[in-house]
Amino acid sequence: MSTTETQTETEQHVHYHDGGVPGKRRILTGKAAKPTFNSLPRIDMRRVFSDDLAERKELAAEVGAACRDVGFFVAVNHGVDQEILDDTFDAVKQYFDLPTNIKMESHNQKTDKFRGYEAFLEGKLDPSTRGDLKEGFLMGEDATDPEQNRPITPATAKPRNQWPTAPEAAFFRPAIYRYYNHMFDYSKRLLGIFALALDLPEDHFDAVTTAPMTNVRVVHYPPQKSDTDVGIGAHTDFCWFTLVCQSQTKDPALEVLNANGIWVPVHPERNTFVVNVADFLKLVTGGTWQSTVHRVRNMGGEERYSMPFFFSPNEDGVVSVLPQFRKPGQEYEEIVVGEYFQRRLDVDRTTHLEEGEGRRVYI
Ligand SMILES: O=C(O)CCC(=O)C(=O)O
Ligand SMILES: [Fe+2]
Repeated sequence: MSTTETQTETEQHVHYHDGGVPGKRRILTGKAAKPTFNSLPRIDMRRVFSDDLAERKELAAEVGAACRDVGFFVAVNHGVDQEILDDTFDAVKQYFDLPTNIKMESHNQKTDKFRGYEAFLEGKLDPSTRGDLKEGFLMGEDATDPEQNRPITPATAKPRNQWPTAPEAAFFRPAIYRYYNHMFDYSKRLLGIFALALDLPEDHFDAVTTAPMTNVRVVHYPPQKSDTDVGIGAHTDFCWFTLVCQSQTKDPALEVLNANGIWVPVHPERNTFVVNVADFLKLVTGGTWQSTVHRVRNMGGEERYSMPFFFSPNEDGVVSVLPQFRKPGQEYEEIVVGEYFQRRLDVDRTTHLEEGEGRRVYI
């Protein structure tokens, strides 16, 4: 191989947003390629429910290896009833089929937590595109929603979620809450497995997750006509970890970036979740666990739906690099979870919204 060829290979880059900051990675092929993943590990989650600590530790070892080497894994036999997932997907499709004016009543730009409906092309994670070819709806922790069964503290707490009020949309809120509450409980179990994977007591993260920040975002990706479009631009997630349920399209649309700058497709598989490490878990492990860049391109000609569940510690929780990942003599910042989250949310609001039309501009 000539020098010129080698230079051409290493000069190509893929671009993405990591921690809200634009980044790029060299595409490495041939001799320059590093050992990395070319598919996602599949992990049998039945042991989450085992009464035997040794079995939960065995599962944790597999989870820990996946978090370190890939940052993603496919959770099979996860134990959440498929009927609940199917029913939620049905409700999500029905919601996105509603007239735009009903969806826009709860437009996310009306709230500072970005909750509610996000219209097509309003998200723009990749500045080289015309925007994300998706519409979505975001809800999350909100003490004033009785479905969450939380004490309203302080008593003056303001609502965070927005729900459509039109009678045609009445089915949506209970359907999303059914899903949210199952995913919430499941995430709490998973948190114990993550703790074991880090050689910590299983309840290590319990104190900092008594009222966790949590979100469900349901998303509709129409089929892309152009290869230059993107469903969601390349990014990392800014929570602790994410669980994604995706609809059963023939072709994969979710893609995960490996160390060689190659996009690895994630084939939809019924009855599984895609689990990924996000920025907080990367942070507390001093970068030992990877918050891996991913994106969605829906090129297969079918409508696609997904339902990520994002889990983070308490809003007023303080986190830092865990002792076993600290290097002697180095200082480590303590991070207030809610402040970091809001900063990242503000970056996420950086859209192409234009001044005028009564809309605010976020830069
Ligand atoms: O739709 C998907 O499969 C993933 C969506 C995603 O990455 C996100 O919402 O952060
Ligand atoms: Fe994501």
